[in-house]
Amino acid sequence: MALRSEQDFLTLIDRYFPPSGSPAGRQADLVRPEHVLLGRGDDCAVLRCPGQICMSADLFLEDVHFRRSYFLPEDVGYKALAVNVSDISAMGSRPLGFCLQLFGPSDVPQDWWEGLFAGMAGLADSLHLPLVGGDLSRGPNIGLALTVWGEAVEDGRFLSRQTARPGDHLFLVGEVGLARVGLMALENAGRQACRDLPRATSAHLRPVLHVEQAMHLGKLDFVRGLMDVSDGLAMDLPRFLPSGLGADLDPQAVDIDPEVVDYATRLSEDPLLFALAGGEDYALLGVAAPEASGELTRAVPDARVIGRVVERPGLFLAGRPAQIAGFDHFTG
Ligand SMILES: Nc1ncnc2c1ncn2[C@@H]1O[C@H](COP(=O)(O)OP(=O)(O)OP(=O)(O)O)[C@@H](O)[C@H]1O
Ligand SMILES: Cc1ncc(C[n+]2csc(CCOP(=O)(O)O)c2C)c(N)n1
Ligand SMILES: [Mg+2]
Repeated sequence: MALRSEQDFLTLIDRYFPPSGSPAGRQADLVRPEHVLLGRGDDCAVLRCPGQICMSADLFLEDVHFRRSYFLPEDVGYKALAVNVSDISAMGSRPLGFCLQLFGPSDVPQDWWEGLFAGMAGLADSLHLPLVGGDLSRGPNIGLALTVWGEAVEDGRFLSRQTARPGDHLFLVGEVGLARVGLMALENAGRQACRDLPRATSAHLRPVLHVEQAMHLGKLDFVRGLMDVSDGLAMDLPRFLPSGLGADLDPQAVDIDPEVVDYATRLSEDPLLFALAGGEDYALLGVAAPEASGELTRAVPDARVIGRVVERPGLFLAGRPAQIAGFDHFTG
C-alpha cells in the first residue's frame, strides 16, 4: 500500500528518527546533545554550532545514482546518507547532523519507504547523527537530496584540497575500482551479481565509510589535505592537486581487489587503469609531508602511500604519463 499523505510520511519518518523528548529519544541522546536546540516540526531547526562547521550537499537520484531493480530500499537509504557523510570525512571532520529532502511518485509502497528509512536510520544511529529537518514532494521518480554538516576534530582544522607540495606523499584509505565493477555487474545481471561478486556489489550498494580514520587524520599536522574519491581517482586527482602539480603513482602500491583484476581481465582491460577510472569509491585520498609517512601509517594503519606529488601536471604511473577518463554527469 502507498502512503496517502504528507502526514503519513512524516509519521513514518518520526518512527525511524524519533524526535527529541520521545521515549525512544535517539535524537536527544547524541554525542553532542546541546547541538540541536529545536529539531524537526517547526519552520526551521535551531542548532548550536561550534565556531566553524563544514557543510556539504549531495543528490542521490533514481536511474542516475541507483536503480530500484537492484538496490534494496535499505541500500538506497544507507548509500544516500553514506555519500554525504563521506564528504564530511573528506575534510577530516566529525559529522554532526543532516537534513533530508526527498521526492517520489505517489504509488511507491509504504514498505519500500520503510526500508529506505530503516537503512538510513541504521547508519545515522551508528554515527549518532540527528535528522533535524527536510522537505517532501511528489516527483516523477525517487530522489533524495541531503545536507550534512560536521565539526573539526581540532579547532578550526579542516583538511582541504589544493594543499599539496612537490615531493609530498599521496595516500589512500579504502579501495578503488571495486564499486565500478559492482555497478557494471549489477547493471548487467541485477542482484544475481551479488552472488558472483560479493565484494564489488557490496562496494557499490553499501560503500564502506572511513569516519574514524578521517577524524584521526584531521588531528595529524603532517597531513596537509584530504578529499573523497567519488568520480574515479584519475578524475579526482587533478581536482585535489594545485594547478601545475601532478601525481606519480607506484603501480605496485595501489591495492587492486582480485574481483577487479578478474573482471577487468575478462574485459581485456588493464586492472590498474580500470580501477583508477572507477567512480563511487568513496576512498579518502590524502597528502602528507614525505618525512612523516612512517608516522602516518602507524597512526592510521589503513592509510597506504600510493605515490608522490610531482612538479609536472598530469597523472604518471611509475614516471610514464597516463590518460584515464573518470565519471562526469554530462559527458555520458
Ligand atoms: N548547484 C551548485 N551550486 C553551488 N555550488 C555547487 C553546486 N554544485 C556543486 N557545487 C560546488 O562545487 C564543488 C564541487 O562539487 P561536487 O559535487 O563535484 O563535489 P565533490 O565532492 O567533488 O563530488 P561529490 O558530489 O561526489 O561529493 C563543491 O564545492 C560544491 O559545493
Ligand atoms: C544507474 C547508474 N548509472 C551510472 C552510475 C554511475 N555514477 C553515477 S554518479 C557517479 C559519480 C558520483 O556521483 P556524484 O558526482 O553525483 O556525487 C557515478 C560513477 C550509477 N551509480 N548508477
Ligand atoms: Mg567529495
